[in-house]
Amino acid sequence: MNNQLVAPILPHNEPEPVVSDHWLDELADGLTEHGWMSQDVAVRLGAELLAGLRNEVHILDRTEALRRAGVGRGAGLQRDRSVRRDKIAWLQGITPVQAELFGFFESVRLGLNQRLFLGLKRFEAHYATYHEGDFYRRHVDSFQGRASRVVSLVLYLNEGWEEADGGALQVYNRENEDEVCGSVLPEEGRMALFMSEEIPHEVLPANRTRYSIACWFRCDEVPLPL
Ligand SMILES: O=C(O)CCC(=O)C(=O)O
Ligand SMILES: [Fe+2]
Repeated sequence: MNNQLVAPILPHNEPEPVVSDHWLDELADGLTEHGWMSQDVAVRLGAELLAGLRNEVHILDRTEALRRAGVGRGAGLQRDRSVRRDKIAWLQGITPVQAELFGFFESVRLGLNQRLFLGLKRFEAHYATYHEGDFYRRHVDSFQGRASRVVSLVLYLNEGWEEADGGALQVYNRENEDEVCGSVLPEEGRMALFMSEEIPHEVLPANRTRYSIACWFRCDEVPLPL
């Protein structure tokens, strides 16, 4: 056998691992320096997984399995349509695509803990749909001092999203919440990552149905109110 033909194939044709140390370093640096970042992770996650997730949320949407989202939890839960209008369904991690995605979330959790010592104990994730005209006004994902939700990750599932489709995630300056410091279009395979307590953000009204998965890394062992 000719070794020269075999050897070069290995490093170059290997698919990039879904989660590499280098990539986790990038996430940790982004969170440390700016408190937030966005990234395209379509290649990392793979077209098949994204298509599978998109298919699930489309089915949930069609069958009306999604419920109107609220603000707060437990006795404090409010379904105030002037604040948010999305509909959600929690992921259980049971279907093959959800199990694969949970593997990815778990790698991110461990990677961030190793680098930032955040003490992230677990994560929770839901599908969300924003129909035409739906929005989520400026908010933070966790109240200061409660430290239940520590890091937020949103993964988008919309092919061919354009500026005119609206629905951008608008990110505000953590020091001055009236200053916009970034805007993320919810294109398929794009991910936004931010510190839950620190970064005010908003979903602008969508002009077509907008699908996503929102995941929160939490530092409590058991679900407590936000
Ligand atoms: O979908 C997004 O871009 C953000 C959603 C959000 O802010 C939330 O669910 O708390
Ligand atoms: Fe949020």
